[in-house]
Amino acid sequence: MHFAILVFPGTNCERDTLHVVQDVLGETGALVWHEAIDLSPFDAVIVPGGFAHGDYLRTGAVARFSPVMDSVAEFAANGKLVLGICNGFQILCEAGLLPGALRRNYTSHFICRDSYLRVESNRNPFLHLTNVGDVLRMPVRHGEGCYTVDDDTLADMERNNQVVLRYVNRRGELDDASNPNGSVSNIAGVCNERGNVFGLMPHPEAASEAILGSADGLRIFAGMTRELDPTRARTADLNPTMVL
Ligand SMILES: NC(=O)CC[C@H](N)C(=O)O
Repeated sequence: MHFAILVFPGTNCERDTLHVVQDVLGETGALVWHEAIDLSPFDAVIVPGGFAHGDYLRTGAVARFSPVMDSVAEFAANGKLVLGICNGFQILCEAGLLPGALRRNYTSHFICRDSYLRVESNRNPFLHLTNVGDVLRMPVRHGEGCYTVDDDTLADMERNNQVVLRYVNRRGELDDASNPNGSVSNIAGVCNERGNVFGLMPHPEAASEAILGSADGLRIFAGMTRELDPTRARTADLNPTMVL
């Protein structure tokens, strides 16, 4: 399975993401500059984290106009898998491929810490290797991670299983102290109606190996691989030193 990992001026998580795809998951990937328009060689697209265009105006507000984003929209419209991580999530929201928007954290400070995420829906190609209620640990590091969406859209999203991950405490309980950025309804990750586009603020690529303290993020990447090829990437078959 061949992953495109997009690179905008200011992206900084592309190599970590490529490492997980190639060295941990055993798939292939390529870094794709934002001026590219041909995504036909790829099975899936990852929009990684970083500071595209220096976060000027608003995170992702400039990146959404990059030539590659028309191709990403077409890729998604064809039902192919698109994952947005942190800045990638922001870009996908700005591009209208995911509902809602990311605003400045409620404290106005940049935050960098571990977060606990509860799986709210596994009825999508990204979380189908998890169970509803599972608690995953991954770091957050962002300044504009406060997810916001209007009430009517949120109600539609809830009905349609589009609220995928919520910030919780380590016991899996919802509380305000576990919501690092003030997101509406503790939302950490959402998918589109069809389920083939998924964005989250925490960084699964930074939690995909035991040496990093958590391999929970790998379940998302392995989920994508398994979706496209059921014979691939059984988490149990992955290098045991990589998985907690
Ligand atoms: N780690 C990231 O992708 C950060 C995203 C964005 N630059 C922010 O601060 O919100």
